[in-house]
Amino acid sequence: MTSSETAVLAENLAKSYRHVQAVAQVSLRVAPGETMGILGTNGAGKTTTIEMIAGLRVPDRGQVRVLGLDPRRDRARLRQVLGVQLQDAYLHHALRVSELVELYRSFYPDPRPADELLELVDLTRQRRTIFEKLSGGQKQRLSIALALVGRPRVAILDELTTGLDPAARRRMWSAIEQLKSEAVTVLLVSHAMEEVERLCDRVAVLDAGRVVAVDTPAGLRARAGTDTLDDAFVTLTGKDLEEAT
Ligand SMILES: Nc1ncnc2c1ncn2[C@@H]1O[C@H](COP(=O)(O)OP(=O)(O)OP(=O)(O)O)[C@@H](O)[C@H]1O
Repeated sequence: MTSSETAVLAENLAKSYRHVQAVAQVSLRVAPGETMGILGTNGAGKTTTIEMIAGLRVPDRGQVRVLGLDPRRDRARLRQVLGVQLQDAYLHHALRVSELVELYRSFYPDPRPADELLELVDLTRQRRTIFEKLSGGQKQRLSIALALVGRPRVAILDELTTGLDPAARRRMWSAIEQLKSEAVTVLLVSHAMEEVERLCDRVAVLDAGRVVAVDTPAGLRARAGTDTLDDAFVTLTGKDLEEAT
């Protein structure tokens, strides 16, 4: 893959919090239009990795490029092309759903229509609800809608469907399938193997702050000599996914 064929490039990333080495050595290359899954046990460094890619955390070492942009130096340009599913803590808890959507729409020249976004994540009926009164799953769906407001070329989604009911999960999967059909590059942190099998072109398996394998779901199964991705994960990391979730 040459650099012009790379949508997301992370090279030799490392990050420590005081005495904890969250990310020891992570390198990734994601092609334009590719959906790359990031799998790993709890504490493997997934969130820290994507936060560095999104420019929300400064790496101790290594470099990141998203569509050729440096997340810190080119922050303003990156914001126009990158959509990040933010944690609750980053959102304004006292605003109504529709107000949050309008606020985020105001950041972009050609935002998706509010109705379309709310329909996409099935929050049309909650448009007048204040953020902090939403259920956990509704908050999560709203954070996904906000990541997609600006028609990003690259979307970073952290635990897309964790805690969602089966209908909401399927809805999110179709939303990602729609992004794939629009050639959006997606980085998807997940603990759900069915989701990874269905949506991801390739998967990076992280363990203890390092990438232990990057391959297609089928490639990981073949490499580990297992029938399921669950078993491949256990073989590659030596850890049970039950421990990981
Ligand atoms: N702000 C922080 N301050 C101190 N330590 C942190 C902080 N954020 C993460 N860590 C630690 O860094 C390590 C990696 O955390 P990270 O959240 O990146 O992992 P993860 O793979 O996303 O985990 P999970 O699946 O539990 O979300 C963990 O040991 C975690 O406790």
